[in-house]
Amino acid sequence: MTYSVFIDGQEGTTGLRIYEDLSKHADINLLQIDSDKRKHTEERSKFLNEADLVFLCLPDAAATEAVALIKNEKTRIINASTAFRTDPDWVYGLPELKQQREQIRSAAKVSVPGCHATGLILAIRPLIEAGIVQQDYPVTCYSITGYSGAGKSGIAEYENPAIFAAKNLNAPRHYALQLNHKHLPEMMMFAGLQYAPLFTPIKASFAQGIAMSVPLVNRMLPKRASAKDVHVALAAYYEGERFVHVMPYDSEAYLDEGEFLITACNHTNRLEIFVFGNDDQINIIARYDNLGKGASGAAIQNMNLMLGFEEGNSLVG
Ligand SMILES: NC(=O)C1=CN([C@@H]2O[C@H](COP(=O)(O)OP(=O)(O)OC[C@H]3O[C@@H](n4cnc5c(N)ncnc54)[C@H](OP(=O)(O)O)[C@@H]3O)[C@@H](O)[C@H]2O)C=CC1
Ligand SMILES: CC(=O)N[C@@H](CCC(=O)OP(=O)(O)O)C(=O)O
Repeated sequence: MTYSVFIDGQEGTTGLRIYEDLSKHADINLLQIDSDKRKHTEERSKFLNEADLVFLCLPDAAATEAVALIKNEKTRIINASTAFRTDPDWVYGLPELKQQREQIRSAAKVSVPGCHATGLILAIRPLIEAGIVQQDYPVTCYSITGYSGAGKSGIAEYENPAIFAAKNLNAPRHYALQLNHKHLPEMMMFAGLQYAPLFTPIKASFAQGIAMSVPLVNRMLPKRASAKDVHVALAAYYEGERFVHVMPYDSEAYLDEGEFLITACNHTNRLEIFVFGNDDQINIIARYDNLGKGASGAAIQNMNLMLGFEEGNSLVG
């Protein structure tokens, strides 16, 4: 069976990667909008309603508009933007969470998780389900991310030598310091947390790759679980998963001369979870590609589930 697929926002950062992957797919007929008409509402509407499945790789406002333009029951939607991620009419596209995969298979509307939210939720949700972390635990986390997460305009700044020099973009930069990052609502909802995590991302001068660190303190946990207990619980939760891998406990072997290489999962849909620790402290780190499992790879994984294809994709690396 061949499916017609339209990517609204095909010339953007996430859209382009989805396009590259799907153009090799024998069972996908990619519908092509003329580049100069890609923002024409009427033209987009035609493609949005013709397709069996659409990817919305757009800013929130344009994604909301696209959803409103779809007037038929046939077109299924995968939305990469932040809009609708916590909307109860939409399915959250993180198949590795229990029960989520089945919901995605039959969903009409799926939201692709935010890149930072993906790492935090995958690190914490299994621990809450296992009673290792309490729902009101004061979670703090930070991620170090490549600049491509900021989309075309952000990339253009980092890749323009004059702007790069003028803005000192060689130095990493904290952002969302008002503690209001747009992923907090989905982090709370899908990790199962009562309070928003204290989250400050850091953007650095490499293109892609992300590492989300989530520290926990053993004496603050209800059962005083150790780092090893945390590792066992995470490994059990993700056993058999194709893309989420819990790496051996406290393994020096995965470090690069004792240091952590954020970009090691780039150009794949792979997400690796590490647990480091001592008697009192636990550090969970999720490492992945913000454009892979953090965006385009995750979007294609969801499409594969929705259309009944094999779950993997060429971003598997
Ligand atoms: N980059 C990332 O790591 C991630 C991004 N996302 C989310 O995915 C969405 C897309 O992000 P990203 O690809 O980075 O963004 P980009 O800015 O790189 O791309 C957005 C694309 O949408 C196009 N566009 C803007 N407005 C309209 C409109 N009204 N009609 C049609 N096309 C329009 C832009 O056109 P033009 O080419 O003219 O600029 C551009 O090609 C965003 O909501 C983002 O938050 C999600 C996860 C990760
Ligand atoms: C470096 C950078 O700016 N990253 C973006 C996240 C990209 C992403 O995944 O967010 P959405 O899917 O919600 O757009 C940010 O932190 O806002």
